[in-house]
Amino acid sequence: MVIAVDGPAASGKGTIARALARHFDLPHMDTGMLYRAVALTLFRFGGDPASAFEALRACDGVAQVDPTDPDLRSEIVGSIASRISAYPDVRAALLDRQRHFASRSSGAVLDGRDIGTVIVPDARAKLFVTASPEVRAQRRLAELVGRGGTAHLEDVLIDIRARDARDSGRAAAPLAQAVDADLLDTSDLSVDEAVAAAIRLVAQRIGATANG
Ligand SMILES: Nc1ncnc2c1ncn2[C@@H]1O[C@H](COP(=O)(O)OP(=O)(O)OP(=O)(O)O)[C@@H](O)[C@H]1O
Ligand SMILES: Nc1ccn([C@@H]2O[C@H](COP(=O)(O)O)[C@@H](O)[C@H]2O)c(=O)n1
Repeated sequence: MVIAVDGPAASGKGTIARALARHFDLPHMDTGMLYRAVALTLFRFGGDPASAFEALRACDGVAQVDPTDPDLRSEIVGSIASRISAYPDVRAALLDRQRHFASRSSGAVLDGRDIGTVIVPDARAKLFVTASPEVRAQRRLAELVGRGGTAHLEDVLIDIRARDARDSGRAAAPLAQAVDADLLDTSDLSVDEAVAAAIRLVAQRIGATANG
């Protein structure tokens, strides 16, 4: 069974995907980390995010990136990731890794932007997790402050809106709700409420009870 979880930045899709993986005992892949690994590689060799050729070359470095490297979660790397993810060649270079993970006999949970639309269009259950830009900016700010950083809410909101526009507006695999995905707006939900709602929606799709 594959569960696809898509949504915009800081909507809570990763939190939900990890909780679903625990609940249904499935392995989880955060596909944003692949794009972040390309971005970090590019950044470290001084490559130009405006060059599709250099971004494609950076894809060769993904396997060498330590998945626990804190720089992967930095704002600059997230912003470069959102730029280089628009290149069709970069997306193609990362496709097999994601499909291979999704094809595990155990099943899998993947979260990203195009899981339900492109990577696993026949996923058994699909969620499109969203929240208002203002709520997402608040969450991202709290995350940044929690890591010891500083930022202004207005700047974080500008970045969130720019990321939304790039992710939704690109020609290659844009961020979009799959026609057969369930919409989950977490704007007014706590983490526990959002996770419980996600488990209920997936359980309905797969014909199981939400208790397991
Ligand atoms: N329902 C919620 N209520 C309050 N905070 C939440 C909620 N869901 C997630 N968060 C918090 O918001 C932040 C972003 O959540 P998360 O990383 O799950 O989002 P994401 O959509 O996966 O982000 P990204 O696109 O950057 O990978 C985290 O600090 C998380 O703990
Ligand atoms: N399936 C995906 C996942 C991510 N991206 C791009 O990567 C950027 C960083 O992702 P996070 O989820 O870690 O914030 C994101 O802004 C997307 O541009 C993608 O295109 N497809």
